Amino acid sequence: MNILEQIVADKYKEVALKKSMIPVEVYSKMPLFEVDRRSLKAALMAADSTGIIAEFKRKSPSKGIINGHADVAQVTTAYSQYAAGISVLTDEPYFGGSNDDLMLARETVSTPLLRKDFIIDEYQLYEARSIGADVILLIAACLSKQQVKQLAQAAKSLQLQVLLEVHNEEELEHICDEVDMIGVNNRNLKTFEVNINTSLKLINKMPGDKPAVAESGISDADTIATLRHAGFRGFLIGENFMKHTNPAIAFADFINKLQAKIVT
Ligand SMILES: O=C(O)c1ccccc1NCC(=O)[C@H](O)[C@H](O)COP(=O)(O)O
Repeated sequence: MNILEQIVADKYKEVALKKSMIPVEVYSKMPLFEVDRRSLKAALMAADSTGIIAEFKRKSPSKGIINGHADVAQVTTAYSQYAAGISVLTDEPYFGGSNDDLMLARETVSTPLLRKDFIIDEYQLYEARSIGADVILLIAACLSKQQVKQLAQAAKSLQLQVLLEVHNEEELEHICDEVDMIGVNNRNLKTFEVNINTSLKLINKMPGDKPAVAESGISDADTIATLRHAGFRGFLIGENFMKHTNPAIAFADFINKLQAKIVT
């Protein structure tokens, strides 16, 4: 079993347990369920967008603990000044995240929020809306084409935007009308190797009407310039900021370098 298969097998168990404890109707009564949703797609398409989706990520299977002390409110406040969107890991066992992290981010910032988790059941979409997410992630590698269609339709009925993540050309077959954005994950989930060429190789095979997001392993402004030139509108960055004691400062430094690159 590779790590993604292991995470997903555990996620099925986690969701089954939650379903037995919290009826889905409970979620629609939570205050954040009613809050208006923000559009990440529009934020990525804005002419002056940095395109950065900055991620709050405490640990990961590939790196272990990345930042054990970061404060969600402080970090997301800093991210919100320049990021098109903020991604918050809510998976606890493998990424040290929680629904509370996302709820706190929602109470702190008005930037579009991506719930970063392993979605395998409609139940998680109600949960996502109730904690204040604007966007959910569907990972083609762990869902059938039919599951992507059903989950994306259900997400749209809850006014949640859908980011579909792919790793290769075959997974592009999972794209359906309900998908808003397409992410290419540069991380090979079997070897954990990250290679930006994964994004560069796929961009010309992707539909032009859905913003493309390059994910993982991005750590400098030159890479963003290369990806932007190739056609990417979004850049999902986690570890590069979170590995610093103060991710807010690392993010601000990165933005300064990015802006200097745009001016020169
Ligand atoms: O990050 C991992 O180790 C990982 C392992 C297994 C499944 C998913 C994983 N990461 C999820 C992500 O997509 C990244 O958190 C995201 O793209 C940001 O990546 P990075 O900038 O390299 O932290």
